[in-house]
Amino acid sequence: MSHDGEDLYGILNERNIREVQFGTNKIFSTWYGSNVYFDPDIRVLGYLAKSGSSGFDGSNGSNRVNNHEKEDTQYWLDTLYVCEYCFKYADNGEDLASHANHCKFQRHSPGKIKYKSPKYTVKRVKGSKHRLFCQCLCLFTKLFLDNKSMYFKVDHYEFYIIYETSSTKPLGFFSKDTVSYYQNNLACVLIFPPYQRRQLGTFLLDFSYKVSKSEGLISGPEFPLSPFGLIGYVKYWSLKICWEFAEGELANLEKVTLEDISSVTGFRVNDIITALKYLECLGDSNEIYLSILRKKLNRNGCKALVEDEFLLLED
Ligand SMILES: CC(=O)SCCNC(=O)CCNC(=O)[C@H](O)C(C)(C)COP(=O)(O)OP(=O)(O)OC[C@H]1O[C@@H](n2cnc3c(N)ncnc32)[C@H](O)[C@@H]1OP(=O)(O)O
Repeated sequence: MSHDGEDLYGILNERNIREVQFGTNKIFSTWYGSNVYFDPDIRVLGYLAKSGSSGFDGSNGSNRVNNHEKEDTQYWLDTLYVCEYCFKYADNGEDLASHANHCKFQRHSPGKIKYKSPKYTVKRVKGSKHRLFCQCLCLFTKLFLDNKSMYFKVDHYEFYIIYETSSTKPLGFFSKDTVSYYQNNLACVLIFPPYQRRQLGTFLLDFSYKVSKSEGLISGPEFPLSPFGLIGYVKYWSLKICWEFAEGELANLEKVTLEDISSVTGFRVNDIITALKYLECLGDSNEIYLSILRKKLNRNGCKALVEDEFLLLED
């Protein structure tokens, strides 16, 4: 790929930021490299800040790794400091601390409430309305996802951000391309590392289908999926299909086709086939093993799902 291409997509083969300090007390490793945070020639943070957009003013480069002195490291920066409310960033803790004192999103998170239960709130943020917030969120996402790269052209994307109700700290999000040719209901999903493995990803996948079903669409994610994305989806599709067969609209039917499952769940037929194969409930000629399927429901898993009474999907 050309140098220009690398600049645009941020793709690097190696991690170039060692760790992230997210807010005041959450420190974790990056998963992938990205050069979009940097001026590509001198590898100094603030490439975007120069174009008037994202970093805090006055980043002083204090913890930049000097590769001339440290030939043995691939890191361009030791620690990236990221605001856990607005995703602006700096290369030193003092700038993050002074920003945190007046970050407007700490007091009031952006967007419109689309779900509010006693436990979780989901807000929809339009890229066209909160461009800087969404661009910074996309930059941050690139550190944990290597197969999707979209940073600056956020205007036709919506971002659904999950919070604990009564908190303004985002826990994760999914994005949605509003002009998707294939009418995908999700472009990219990320649960921030400190909050992973709490079923929040499963919750957001379910939420993405609630949105597309409310629009009358059979839909699904944009491919390719990451390895965690794939296992998350296969488990989620399986859970929902099993629920429909055990307790939902398909519970008492004697003959069910893949299209029936699709119209009840809002899932694409190919995704249903993937799930039924994972569940070992699909024969060679697409025969569905109904009685086995009806016994496979993991009731505990259902606790991760969206509760319809708290949806606020009307615009
Ligand atoms: C279209 C796309 O965007 S594809 C890209 C998907 N996003 C990414 O890869 C970004 C980085 N990854 C993440 O943000 C998260 O891992 C997500 C969003 C994929 C999943 O979010 P989480 O809230 O952690 O997932 P959740 O707790 O709902 O777990 C769902 C299942 O995924 C699997 N899983 C999730 N994380 C892991 C892990 N670290 N190791 C092994 N299995 C995992 C498990 O099977 C899990 O079910 P279980 O807990 O019952 O065993």
